[in-house]
Amino acid sequence: MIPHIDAKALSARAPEALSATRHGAEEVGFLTLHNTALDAEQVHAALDAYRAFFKGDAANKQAVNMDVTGSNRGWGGAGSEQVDPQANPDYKEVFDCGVELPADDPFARLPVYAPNQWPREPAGFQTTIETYFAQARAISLKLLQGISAAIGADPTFFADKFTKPMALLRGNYYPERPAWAGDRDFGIAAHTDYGCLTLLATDGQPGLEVQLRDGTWAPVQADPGTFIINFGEMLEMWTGGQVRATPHRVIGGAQERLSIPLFFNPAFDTNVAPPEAPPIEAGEHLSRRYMETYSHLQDGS
Ligand SMILES: O=C(O)CCC(=O)C(=O)O
Ligand SMILES: [Fe+2]
Repeated sequence: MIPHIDAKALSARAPEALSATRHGAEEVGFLTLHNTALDAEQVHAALDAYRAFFKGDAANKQAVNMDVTGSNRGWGGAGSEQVDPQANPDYKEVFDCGVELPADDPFARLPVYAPNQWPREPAGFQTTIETYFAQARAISLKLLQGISAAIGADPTFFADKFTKPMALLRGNYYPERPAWAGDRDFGIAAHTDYGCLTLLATDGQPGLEVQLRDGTWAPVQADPGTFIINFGEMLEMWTGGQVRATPHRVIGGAQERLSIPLFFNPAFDTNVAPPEAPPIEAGEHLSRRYMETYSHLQDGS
């Protein structure tokens, strides 16, 4: 049901990989991907670093709390994000980092390129996460080019749109579902991602559910080394609806769970409007969605 893609076969434009990718992008809005440049060991290293941070000292997390900044870099505690206005704020914790630009870049002061906040502990956290982030961005760009080829678009189209990507790497920590949690409480409530493509690694624990076209929810699970791919609102707009942004959620259960999404988004000034439509700036869309969902960026909060 959710197509499983061999990344190297897609890069080689193998016909089966192209048709499975097309089905995943146009019909399901989800894929799984293996045989990438990031192996299981590298994913485990990133998971271990995030786990040590989330389960470590509270003051170490508090020192990089994003809620005293005007951006989304650093730690967000439980309740720091509400992705579905019909649900309560999510009970997950997050750690976000992004792409920084040189100080003299005209976009450098925009909040979507804000400086990262790195914690003091665990040792080596910044290096481990930055290494993973760089590789995950390279995989995502290659994949996006493969998707263009799969859906019959120009595979070179994306190349120059991602030189200053508003990419965001997140560690999600879902503790055991709290005893007080009710119908409106989720690890992460139902949402579509805001950007182009999400490259998601998980610790292998189930929990993610994808909404199928008939409205039912289907579980998706992937062990470290296999990635779950989904598409966001920008790519749906950009392709005039050809690629689907599919809702997904995590209710959570008795086991704690970690996941690492890379939200891969183009440069701030990229026009992501559908063909023939008035321009929509990628950065405007992303900033609006951040302001709608991060508690500390909401008006009046
Ligand atoms: O943890 C997961 O499996 C999904 C996380 C997610 O959807 C998100 O962070 O946008
Ligand atoms: Fe998501």
